Amino acid sequence: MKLQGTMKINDKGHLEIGGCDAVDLAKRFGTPLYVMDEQQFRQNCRNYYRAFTDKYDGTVIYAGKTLLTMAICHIIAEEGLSLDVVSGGELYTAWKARFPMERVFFHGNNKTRVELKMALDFKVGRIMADNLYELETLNHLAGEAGVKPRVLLRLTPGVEAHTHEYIKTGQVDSKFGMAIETGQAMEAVKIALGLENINLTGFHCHIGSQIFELESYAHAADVMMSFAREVKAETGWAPYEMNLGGGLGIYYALGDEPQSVEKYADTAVRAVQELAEKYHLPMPRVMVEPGRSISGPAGTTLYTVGAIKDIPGVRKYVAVDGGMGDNPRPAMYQSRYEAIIANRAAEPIEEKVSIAGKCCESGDMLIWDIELPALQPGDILAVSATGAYNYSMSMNYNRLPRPAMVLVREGEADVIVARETYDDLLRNDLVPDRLKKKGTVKLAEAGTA
Ligand SMILES: Cc1ncc(COP(=O)(O)O)c(C=O)c1O
Ligand SMILES: N[C@@H](CCCC[NH3+])C(=O)O
Repeated sequence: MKLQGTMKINDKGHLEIGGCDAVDLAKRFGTPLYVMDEQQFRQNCRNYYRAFTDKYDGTVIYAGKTLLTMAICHIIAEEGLSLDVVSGGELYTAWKARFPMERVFFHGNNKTRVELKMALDFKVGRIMADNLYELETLNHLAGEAGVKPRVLLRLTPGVEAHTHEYIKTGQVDSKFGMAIETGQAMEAVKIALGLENINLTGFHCHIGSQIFELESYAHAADVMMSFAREVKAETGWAPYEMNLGGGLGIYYALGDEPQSVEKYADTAVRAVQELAEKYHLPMPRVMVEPGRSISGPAGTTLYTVGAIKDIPGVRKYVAVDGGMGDNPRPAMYQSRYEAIIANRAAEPIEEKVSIAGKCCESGDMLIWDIELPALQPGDILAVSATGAYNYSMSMNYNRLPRPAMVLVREGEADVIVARETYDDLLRNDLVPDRLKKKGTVKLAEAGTA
């Protein structure tokens, strides 16, 4: 496993993250456990701030869908980044954490009226209108509230990024945004410019996620700026904000070759600069919405090894105490991960095994065919690069409680998400009185069921 951020192997041969021994963390907080490396998370934020804001006066908007908790909101706020939220729940989290609302960007392809009202009440910085229906609804709600929100139009540039089918978003055949190619984007601009309660500031596009080819961003910039030129010619108005979305890829496993944030910034911003000059447009403020490349590499999940099933000549399954409930990505996208035995991190490789989760699904596999020292029940397995789209996509399938999350830094570990209890799972369950009167419960009460 590639050691990321502050990870190292200590004198005991244990994995250490943020100065904390992973074996101690597992003992103290239990497993499965999400471990967030605060220093690495902050460093990733700073790399973006330096590359886009310091160098080009651009705006960096952290994509909260990758990982959003109250503590994470505090860190994002401190690091000077803005925040992309995509639901009332994410918006509420930011608000409760007292995140500066003028730095919040509200996304979503089907924001409800309640969510839009909430965004207006909280005075979020920008709303990204995804479709014409939303634009009209927002205009109406803003009129009622007597406000004029700043709005970017989410457009689909028709750029296909080389990534998994389900995480592509820039192509015309997508549920997100308004297509440039079909003329709907131009129609939306004209409508937005005519709406009394909408303050149109610019355009947004997002071509996909886990992208390694920076050329895709230059291509998207080209399509968006060419569109801006057409808009200027037809309406006389030009965008002064250009949001190119997120998507920068990270290292999960051998073969992944992430690009640096500096190169990403240089490619994207210079492309916009050159095109602005070429098309005689004012230079818009460039915005980006990175998520995975900030939170992803900073997270590690610790599991305890349990049952081991060896099928001679076929495969050895090693089961851990988590799986698709805390990390649905391998089951959903065939995502690959690397792992290390945290309590025997310096030992040589001995065998090839497959790491299984504990859900009642054959597809609940975390890693196929990984080479490790011989695993034993009780070993602590650390899976790296689980900071993005793991906790945020976790679920209670099979009524498995969600793991805790600890933030580690310089030898200190603080719980930032408490482990769910069995009672938490029952929190929203209700049993109507008419069922309570029936046999099963009576039997259970009598201790015979
Ligand atoms: C609109 C939008 N912005 C930002 C992101 C964040 O992308 P990533 O986590 O790949 O940087 C996504 C997710 O793909 C997205 O849909
Ligand atoms: N959830 C996806 C990425 C989706 C991107 C959201 N627009 C993943 O885990 O890779």
